[in-house]
Amino acid sequence: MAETAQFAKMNGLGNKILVVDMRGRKDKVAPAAAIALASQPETSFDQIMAIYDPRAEGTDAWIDIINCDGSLAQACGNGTRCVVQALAAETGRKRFTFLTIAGVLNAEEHEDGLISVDMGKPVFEWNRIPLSEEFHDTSRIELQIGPIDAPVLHSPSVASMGNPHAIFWVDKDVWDYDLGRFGPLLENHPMFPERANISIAHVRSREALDLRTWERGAGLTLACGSAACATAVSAARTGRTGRQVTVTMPSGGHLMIDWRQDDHVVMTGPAEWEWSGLLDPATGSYRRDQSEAVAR
Ligand SMILES: N[C@@H](CCC[C@H](N)C(=O)O)C(=O)O
Repeated sequence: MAETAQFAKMNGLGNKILVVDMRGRKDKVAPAAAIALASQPETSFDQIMAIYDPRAEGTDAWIDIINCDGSLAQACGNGTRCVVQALAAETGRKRFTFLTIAGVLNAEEHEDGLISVDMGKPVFEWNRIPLSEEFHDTSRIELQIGPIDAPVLHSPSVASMGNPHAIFWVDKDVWDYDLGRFGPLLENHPMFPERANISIAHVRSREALDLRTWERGAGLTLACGSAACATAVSAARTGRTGRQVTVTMPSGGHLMIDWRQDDHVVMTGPAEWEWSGLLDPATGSYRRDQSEAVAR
């Protein structure tokens, strides 16, 4: 194996994450390595969070977010919590500032182990999400799927949390919809020139909603943090909920989302370490640590 990088298999509410430590190195995690890791049951992931040396003063690290299809993403809420947990375990520190292609992320691990990430301000302008058609009101755009006179899903809210999201509001249980079938069609719909993460949301109360997401570049996942943020702000914006909501994920886990008065969206939830190992970032070949307690 060529010079190896430490990595940890983690999850954020079931969202499968590989945190790869690329600090102190000049090379990058190659798309081919990501695809090789994604194709093996033990290392299959939704996102890789590749941590590099900081590129700006006042930040702790640069993070690249890589979907399991090899594409780069601008945001990953669940993965960011996993990075915080890994770095907090390594350093004993509680607060971190990261830079990604979408900008700065501030995050904090609390005494109870839950982790909050300031996911920044949501974007609602059609051309910044981006959409391919002009919409003055992005809280409800014209888009539907299914028979023209009886659409299965229609009129989503759209928003960007750095990455593009469309949220379809449904009255029934979110599990009543074949998201595995409609997700890829909507992800690649001409309305979304950079593709989009597609969610189905059911509002249970002013403070609670259920969410399922078909993730751009990753497919059906057990949780999506940025989708929870985009859905929470869209729910509040359309008067469905208040600005603080608990979002229940397909895994059954919960995220607390607070759309603060300063317009920043703060997501709070857990992160879980599973096991660690060493990998070759060029090819994706890897081996698990024998002593996981030491690796932790
Ligand atoms: N799982 C993530 C979202 C990851 C990125 C997404 N698939 C995209 O391409 O935008 C999360 O927790 O936010």
